Amino acid sequence: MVNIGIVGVGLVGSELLAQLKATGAKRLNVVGMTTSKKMVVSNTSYSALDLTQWKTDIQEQGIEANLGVFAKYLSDAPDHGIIVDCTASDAVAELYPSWLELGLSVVTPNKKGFSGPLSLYRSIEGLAGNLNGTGKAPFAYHESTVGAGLPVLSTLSDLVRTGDKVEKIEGIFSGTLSFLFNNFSSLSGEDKGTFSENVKVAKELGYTEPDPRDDLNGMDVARKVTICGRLAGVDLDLSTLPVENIVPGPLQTVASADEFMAKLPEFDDHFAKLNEEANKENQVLRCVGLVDVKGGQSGVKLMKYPGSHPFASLQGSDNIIKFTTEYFPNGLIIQGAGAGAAVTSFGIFSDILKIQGRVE
Ligand SMILES: NC(=O)C1=CN([C@@H]2O[C@H](COP(=O)(O)OP(=O)(O)OC[C@H]3O[C@@H](n4cnc5c(N)ncnc54)[C@H](OP(=O)(O)O)[C@@H]3O)[C@@H](O)[C@H]2O)C=CC1
Ligand SMILES: N[C@@H](CC=O)C(=O)O
Ligand code: NA
Repeated sequence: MVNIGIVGVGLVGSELLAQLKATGAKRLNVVGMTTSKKMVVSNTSYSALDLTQWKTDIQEQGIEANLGVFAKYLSDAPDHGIIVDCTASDAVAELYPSWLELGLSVVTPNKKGFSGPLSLYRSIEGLAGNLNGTGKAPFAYHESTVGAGLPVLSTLSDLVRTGDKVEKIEGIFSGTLSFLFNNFSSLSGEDKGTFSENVKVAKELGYTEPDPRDDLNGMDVARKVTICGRLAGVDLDLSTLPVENIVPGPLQTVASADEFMAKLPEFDDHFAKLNEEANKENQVLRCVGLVDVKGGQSGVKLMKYPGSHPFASLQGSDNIIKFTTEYFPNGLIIQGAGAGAAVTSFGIFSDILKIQGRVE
């Protein structure tokens, strides 16, 4: 038996609850869930919470949220506990070491703990059995932080652990930017809407970060590049990584996400012009991330590609990530939907099942 506590029941957290309920996953009990304000935990027997009416239960029976109490409740159980962080919060990510010290595993799509301060990453790495090589619980799995549920980090980790030498990891790491540029910048001549209209749709489809500025300013891709780099043995740091911010200057300083979305249409002409310039050269625009293990040129950049390039023919919110290694000199490519609640939760659910397989 494994107990699960979910921190953050927004888009991804609620989809995870729906997937757990729909599959009737055996011997996985959700025994707690919390928002930033209210939490519910089960009884002292750690019975599974009712997943049909959890929203009402949080609203009507929820007590004041307290992540210390929440973690202690899970760690006092006789069975292994996993905290699933489905927030985008730095403050929550900073708590992972304390949870791991309590013996709790962590599963998360939140990029902050693995791409933030190197000291935090090192501390998580030192405590988690899957990252420090001991193979012993507790674990910290974060597959959905890169390429959502696509098996990017598990593949990279396998390459590294089997002694392959990773030279380069490059690709389109953002579902939002993939969707935007696949629609907005193609050579087909088909009108699929303005830049700002596509950002709005990406947000409605659940591809963007809670604050879509984090996608457009390149930081979401930068975080994924940092996570992959660190796993491949390069100590990348967000503060020094070169990141191209495609947001026009006047929009970079607006106060809120709502104001940003409201003002974005004023800059449609700017993006249309960039696209026209690329199209004149028979090229399309794509935002690309690179981990350059050997050459030290890691970063995030808006690039132009001819129609024949694999990056130019992506569909929807697909990501494409290519590993160039000693074993795979011509590249090992992972491609598929890289954003959205369903595929992100799939990655989280798979990580939970991996831990269950190791502790039972
Ligand atoms: N959407 C996607 O395609 C992908 C998303 N991700 C990641 O998944 C994570 C979740 O994204 P998403 O579901 O879209 O975000 P949402 O904003 O929909 O949900 C996050 C939830 O976290 C809650 N929350 C914030 N702070 C705390 C806190 N301190 N304690 C408890 N709950 C808190 C918020 O609720 P409230 O403020 O009401 O408490 C909110 O409902 C993010 O880290 C994102 O980067 C990763 C891969 C793909
Ligand atoms: N906002 C992100 C979601 C997944 O990490 C993206 O668009 O890729
Ligand atoms: Na992934």
